[in-house]
Amino acid sequence: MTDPVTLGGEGDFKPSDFDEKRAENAVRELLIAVGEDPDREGLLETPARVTRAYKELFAGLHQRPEEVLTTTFDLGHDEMVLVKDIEVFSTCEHHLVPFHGVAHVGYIPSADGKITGLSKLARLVDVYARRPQVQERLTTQIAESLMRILEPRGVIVVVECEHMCMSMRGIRKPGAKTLTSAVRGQLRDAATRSEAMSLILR
Ligand SMILES: Nc1nc2c(ncn2[C@@H]2O[C@H](COP(=O)(O)OP(=O)(O)OP(=O)(O)O)[C@@H](O)[C@H]2O)c(=O)[nH]1
Ligand SMILES: [Zn+2]
Repeated sequence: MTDPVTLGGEGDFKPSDFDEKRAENAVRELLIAVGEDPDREGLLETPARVTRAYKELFAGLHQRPEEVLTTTFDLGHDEMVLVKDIEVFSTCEHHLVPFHGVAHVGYIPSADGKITGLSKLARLVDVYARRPQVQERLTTQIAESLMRILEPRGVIVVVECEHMCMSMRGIRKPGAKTLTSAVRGQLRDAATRSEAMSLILR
């Protein structure tokens, strides 16, 4: 069986629709399981609300990166483009609670000047963040899909997040940050990589 979750490739999205009825039933069951009464007034609309919220939080499962990462050509700029501090809200696939922080995404355009709009880099982050995730895969998928679609000379993606599953439960260490990076192509060269890291971390 192939792993349905590939790394930035064309197959890593789900063409199927979000099953609203099933989600509502599951939330109702969960409320009963934790000892609540889903028929009390305050909870009557909760299964439908949670379903709408999950539909939004997991919308990226049904999106392809190329839907948002449109490309154009500009021969005028052939050095690094870096968008810093892109806010990330994602959901930990182990506990289904949020992780939150920022992503920094940079690339060196291809020799023929294939570039994308700056906002498209942030949209790409959302496509992969709005799925059940682990931070390492989120980081890799952003980098790999950029490499595939923009064909740049290099890519750097750094993600810094706090995981609510480590803050509000379990080990309970609020404030701990996890940093992950994915570096491809010319950005792997020591000098270029350190220039990018100094821009990201300053
Ligand atoms: N590598 C990685 N681990 C994650 C991420 N999000 C959560 N985790 C970890 O996933 C692990 C799941 O561990 P388990 O032992 O299966 O689950 P658990 O008993 O709930 O673990 P605790 O969180 O330690 O209570 C935990 O160590 C989490 O901190 C992530 O994005 N990447
Ligand atoms: Zn977790």
